[in-house]
Amino acid sequence: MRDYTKEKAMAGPRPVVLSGPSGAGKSTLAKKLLEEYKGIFGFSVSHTTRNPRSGEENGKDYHYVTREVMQDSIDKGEFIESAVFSGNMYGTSKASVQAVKDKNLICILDIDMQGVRAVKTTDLNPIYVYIQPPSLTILEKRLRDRKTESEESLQKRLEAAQVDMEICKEPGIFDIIIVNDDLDNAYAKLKQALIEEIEKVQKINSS
Ligand SMILES: Nc1ncnc2c1ncn2[C@@H]1O[C@H](COP(=O)(O)OP(=O)(O)OP(=O)(O)O)[C@@H](O)[C@H]1O
Ligand SMILES: Nc1nc2c(ncn2[C@@H]2O[C@H](COP(=O)(O)O)[C@@H](O)[C@H]2O)c(=O)[nH]1
Repeated sequence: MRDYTKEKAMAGPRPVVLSGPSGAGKSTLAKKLLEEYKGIFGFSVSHTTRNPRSGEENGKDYHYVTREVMQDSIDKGEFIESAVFSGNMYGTSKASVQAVKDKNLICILDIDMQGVRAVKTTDLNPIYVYIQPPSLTILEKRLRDRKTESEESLQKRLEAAQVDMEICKEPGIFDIIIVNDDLDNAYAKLKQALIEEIEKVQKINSS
């Protein structure tokens, strides 16, 4: 007879998908988890064809690649999912997720809604978290203040945000929706949502 409890334990902790509009605060929250819980969480470093922003590091924030390299890797089946967002390609490689899983860490994926839909067709079985901005007006202000986007990119991101904020209402897509108004509150809610997986890894690490 199959021992499902043992199989579940051997499968390691469940990954976490953070999705939500560009500027909602996904990377800010992911960085807080990675900082507070060293040796518990690991980041799935995505590939992208967009240019690095000031302060971003190749291999840490993203693997920055050309369209040709990215398309070739996708064609070879090296990606779990990929999408075009705001005119650039983004994708989660199998190797990026495996690298985190090999260390028995909770794998954080920061991906857009297309990625969420694609991951749902895989056996990754993550916890799906939607990070919601308090309003589109506040989202726009945060994106403008971040000073990373051209006006064209900003408008594309705001358009995508409007669509996302409708889709996230569909029942069953996300396990939890967290409104990122006050950052400390949002972070506390995120930790609460992930406490079971966090404790699982803490227990393994201390045994
Ligand atoms: N609760 C908050 N209150 C005020 N500012 C915030 C809050 N959370 C995040 N920010 C700021 O909003 C901006 C956008 O946040 P962040 O870059 O984390 O968003 P993101 O969802 O990761 O965006 P993208 O999808 O484009 O990578 C950043 O400048 C960040 O410092
Ligand atoms: N489907 C995927 N979406 C991804 C991936 N990595 C990041 N993203 C999403 O792209 C937008 C824009 O990111 P930015 O860094 O250019 O601001 C954001 O919504 C991310 O969540 C990925 O591998 N797959």
